[in-house]
Amino acid sequence: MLNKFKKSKLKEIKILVDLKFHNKFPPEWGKNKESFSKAISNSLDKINIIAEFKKASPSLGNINSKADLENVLVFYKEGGAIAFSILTEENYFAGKIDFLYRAALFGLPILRKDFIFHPLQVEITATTPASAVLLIVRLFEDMSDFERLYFYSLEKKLEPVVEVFSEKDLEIAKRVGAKIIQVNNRDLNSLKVNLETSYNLIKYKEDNEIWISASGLSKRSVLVDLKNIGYDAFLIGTYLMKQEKICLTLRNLVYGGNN
Ligand SMILES: O=P(O)(O)OC[C@@H](O)[C@@H](O)c1c[nH]c2ccccc12
Repeated sequence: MLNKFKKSKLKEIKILVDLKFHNKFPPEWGKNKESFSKAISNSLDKINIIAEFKKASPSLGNINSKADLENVLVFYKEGGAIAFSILTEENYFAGKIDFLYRAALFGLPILRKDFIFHPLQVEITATTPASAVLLIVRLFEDMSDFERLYFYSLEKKLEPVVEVFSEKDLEIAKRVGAKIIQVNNRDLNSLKVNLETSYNLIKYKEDNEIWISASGLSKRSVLVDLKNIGYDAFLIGTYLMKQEKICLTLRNLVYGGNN
C-alpha cells in the first residue's frame, strides 16, 4: 500500500512544483499557531486524545462520508480532545487541504495527516494553520531524504510527528533526534492492526520525548494501560467518527465513567 499512497501524491506535487516555478506559492501562515507538543506536555495527568477527522480509509472504505467537519470538530473540542489530526489525503481518505483552514477556527493545535515526502509538501503545510506535520519513516527509501525533510519541517516551524512501526524505524527517528514519536499500530502495508506494536516499542522511550500511540484504539482501559507504560497521548479516528454521540463518547474516554 505504501507505494500506492506515494503514487497518489505525485499529481499534487507536480502542481506544487508548477506553483513554485511560476512564483505563485502562497505566503506562510501569518497568524499564531497552537503548539502541538505543548498541548500534550501541559496536561500529562489526563488521557490526552488527539481526535482525527477521517471520512474514509483504505481498510474500511467509507467511515462517515456525510460527516461535516465543523459539526465533528465542535464535539471533539467539547469532548476534551487536546488536538486535532486532520487527514488531507484525497484519494483514499476523502481528505482536503482546505480542512486545515476550517479547523483553525476551533483554536486547537492541528496535525496534518498525509503522505509527505517532498519538500514542497512541507512548504505548503507551512502556509496552512497546521502546527505539526506527519512524517512516516517508511515512506522514505533513502534515509538522508527523511533527515532532510525532518530538518526542513523544523526550519518551516512545523513540529514533525515521526511515525514508526518497528525498531528499525525507531532507530532512524532517534538518529535525527525526533522529539515526537508516533507508534502506528496499523502496518501501512498490510493495513492490519496489532496493539503489541505499542507495547513492544515503549521500552525505547527516553526523557524529553513525547510518545503517541495511534490506530485501532477504542477502549478507555487500553488507553489507561498504555498511559501507565509511558504513552503521553492517543490518536483516535475511526471509533470517534462512527459514533452517534461523539462528545459523550470522547468524554468517557478522557475522563472515564459516567460523564
Ligand atoms: O482510525 P484509527 O484506527 O483510530 O487510526 C487513526 C490514525 O492512527 C490513522 O488514521 C493513521 C495513522 N497513521 C497514518 C498515516 C497515514 C494515514 C492515516 C494514518
